[in-house]
Amino acid sequence: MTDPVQDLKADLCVIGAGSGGLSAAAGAAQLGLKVVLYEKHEMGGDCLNYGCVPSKALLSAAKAAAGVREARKYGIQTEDPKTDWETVKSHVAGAIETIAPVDSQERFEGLGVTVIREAARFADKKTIVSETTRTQARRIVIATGSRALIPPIDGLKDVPFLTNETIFTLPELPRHLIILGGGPIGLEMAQAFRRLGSDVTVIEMGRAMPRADAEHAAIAIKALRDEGVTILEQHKAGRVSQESGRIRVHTENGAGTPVIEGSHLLVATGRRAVLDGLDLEKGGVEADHKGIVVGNTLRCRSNPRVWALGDAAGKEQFTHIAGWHASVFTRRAFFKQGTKASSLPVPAVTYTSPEVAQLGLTEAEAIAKHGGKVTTSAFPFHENDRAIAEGKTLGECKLVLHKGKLVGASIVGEGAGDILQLVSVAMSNGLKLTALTNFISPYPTRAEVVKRAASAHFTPVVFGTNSRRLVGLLQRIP
Ligand SMILES: Cc1cc2nc3c(=O)[nH]c(=O)nc-3n(C[C@H](O)[C@H](O)[C@H](O)COP(=O)(O)OP(=O)(O)OC[C@H]3O[C@@H](n4cnc5c(N)ncnc54)[C@H](O)[C@@H]3O)c2cc1C
Ligand SMILES: NC(=O)c1ccc[n+]([C@@H]2O[C@H](COP(=O)([O-])OP(=O)(O)OC[C@H]3O[C@@H](n4cnc5c(N)ncnc54)[C@H](O)[C@@H]3O)[C@@H](O)[C@H]2O)c1
Repeated sequence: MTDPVQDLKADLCVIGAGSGGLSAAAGAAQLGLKVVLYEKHEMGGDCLNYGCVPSKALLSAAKAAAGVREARKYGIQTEDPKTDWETVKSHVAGAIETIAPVDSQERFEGLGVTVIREAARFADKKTIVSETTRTQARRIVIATGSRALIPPIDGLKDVPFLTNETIFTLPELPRHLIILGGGPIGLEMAQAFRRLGSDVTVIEMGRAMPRADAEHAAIAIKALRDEGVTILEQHKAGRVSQESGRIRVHTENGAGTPVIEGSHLLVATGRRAVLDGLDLEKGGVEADHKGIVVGNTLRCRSNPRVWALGDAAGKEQFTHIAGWHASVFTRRAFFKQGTKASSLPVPAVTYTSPEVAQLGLTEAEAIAKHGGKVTTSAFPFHENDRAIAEGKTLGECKLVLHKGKLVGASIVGEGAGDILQLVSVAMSNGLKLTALTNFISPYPTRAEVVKRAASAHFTPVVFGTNSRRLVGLLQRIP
């Protein structure tokens, strides 16, 4: 009998073809290194198939419906929008299909990567095996992502709950969607389904949008409530049951035990790193409840051959962070640079309307870290001419400063995520606050709020007593 296992040797073996794994594999292959990439499910991972892309596609359909409802405010007469769920799903599937070639097996094979569509696991500290292969690698990247964390709520396992893996292909539009969790997944889906015509109730045991600036989160949550989303904060889901096809969530809110009844239930209570079946102990790789234990270098101390990227690395869980991790890995492993995962401030955007965008520290985090020397400089959208012209004036840009140095920014409002990039460039490159004032901002743009917020910090000095005195003196010069 011949051995069916194919023996491979690689400079880099990557487990997981999601945002992190694909970026690491593409980088190494383009540097002329031999790369073997394992993927047990869909190329593109969560972001393409069950995460960012379908959620943003669904939100865009929902925004179209909201636009129709809003049209009357501009003098455009319309009927109430009606949702054709099958067409909405086709739009979502179409977005995935359009992007899929970029993440495809064919593209990566074209780059010279050996792609194995099987589950991978450690055989020893330098060997990864799958059903038909055995790869000995100089370096191993674990980029296996995360999946929905299902909390141990009594009765939950006995009801047909949804997660991000099933919500985008639902056979029918829910009549009443109950959502457990008021984080980005819960709130993006809440607004999307509400705008498409479902009743929606969000059950959140703490504060909704807990990681956002508190004032900005409150603005967004009010906007969602105004659109008809019921958001129950400080409500902990304690038990779930199903009666006559209806799902009931029994909650505790300190004062009582309200029961919420709906047709569908989405669980969006956080994520857990996917590490099962990897045989980490054979690879000498340490993991905890957050993911693979790696510091800021992303390199495993217990087996320095191994690195962890993206959601599996137990840090922030975003596609742009998975991509950044791949960049940190490439710089450290192949160019011997000292870049760390924490070298740049992390942006986070929740794509509700209004968007809620955060970079670096929130005001509260900055005060907790730096104490009294923290100041903020803000500018509201209702004083921005473009926002006024468009009739969309909700929101604010707030810059967070420590001794006059930028340490964070929070923006809530239409286009907040795009506007935030301006601050991101400044902060990431260590620019002074004056860099955000010393450029010509095209008029009228929403991003002008950044320049105005930065300028507001200097207003008391620029137009203060000393300046006036100086200008008075300078007037004597002919
Ligand atoms: C609904 C939703 C919306 C989101 N929206 C955004 C957003 O707007 N912006 C944003 O930045 N982030 C968003 N995220 C987060 C983003 O999707 C993740 O942070 C990102 O996908 C992480 O990339 P990754 O490479 O770490 O993991 P993944 O993309 O999950 O890829 C991991 C891959 O590893 C494979 N794998 C696992 N184990 C094995 C094994 N043993 N062998 C072989 N293959 C294996 C998996 O099948 C998977 O394909 C969203 C997430 C969700 C759920
Ligand atoms: N726009 C984006 O960038 C985007 C969108 C979606 C997801 N993501 C990523 O995916 C991650 C996961 O998102 P998420 O929203 O699932 O998780 P999350 O951890 O951000 O939020 C989960 C929420 O569920 C609440 N919760 C937990 N158990 C509960 C219970 N029993 N009853 C009531 N509430 C409960 C928590 O208090 C928390 O606020 C995000 O942190 C983010 O990194 C990003």
